[in-house]
Amino acid sequence: MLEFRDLSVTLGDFSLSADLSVDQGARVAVIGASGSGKSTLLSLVSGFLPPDRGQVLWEGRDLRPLAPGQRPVSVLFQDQNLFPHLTVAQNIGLGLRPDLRLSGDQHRQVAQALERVGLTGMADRKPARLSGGQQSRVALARVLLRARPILLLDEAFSALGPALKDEMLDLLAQIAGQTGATVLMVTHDPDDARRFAPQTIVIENGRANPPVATGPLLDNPPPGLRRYLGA
Ligand SMILES: Nc1ncnc2c1ncn2[C@@H]1O[C@H](COP(=O)(O)OP(=O)(O)OP(=O)(O)O)[C@@H](O)[C@H]1O
Repeated sequence: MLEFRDLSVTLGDFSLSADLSVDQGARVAVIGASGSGKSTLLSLVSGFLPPDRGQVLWEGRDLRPLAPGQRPVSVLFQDQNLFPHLTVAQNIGLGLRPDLRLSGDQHRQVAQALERVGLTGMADRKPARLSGGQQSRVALARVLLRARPILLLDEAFSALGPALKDEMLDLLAQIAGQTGATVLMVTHDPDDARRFAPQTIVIENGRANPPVATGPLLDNPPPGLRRYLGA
């Protein structure tokens, strides 16, 4: 279980608080207006932002003493964090070893991950020679190999067209199912939440609310969320 226990952080004149938990293996959308604190919530988990008060716990363990790289967390951003000077295979291999000194077995794992995301034959390309969707697949293959138990997505697929985005969300759901990852996905698109996330955290008025079932929430949104969705 991922727990935000009596957590609060203040950034200038903005404050965010959270007191909630997310079940292990859950897929949860994080929605709220622009500037409501969605990225801030993820940063508290990834460790890029320390809380002023409270704790973030994973399986009962306080994550605060752990630096971002030591946390059981992978993060996907919109730019997919691909290194332009490295090949597709090397970008994926970073998920196994940051110094890329891979064993024979690890090279095979990279090849399997490439196959898994439908990029067989593209191992030696540089990211610039891939489409946006293919770049997303590389990022997902790396996540698959990292196999960290918590996966955070910050509008990772928002630059993709609707059909491609749906394809990526479905692939992500398969990969998360395979690794058993607990996923928090920031999105501005309620359709993404419906497609991918059985539960949703709404951030409003400086507070991240406990996850609720996505379908009923979006079918009958509370007034603040209704305004934001333009429904
Ligand atoms: N380092 C900082 N110092 C001061 N204020 C900050 C800092 N970082 C973020 N903020 C403020 O915190 C608030 C929440 O920002 P955050 O990026 O979490 O929002 P968001 O919901 O992810 O927004 P968006 O949907 O536009 O990406 C914003 O009002 C932002 O201006």
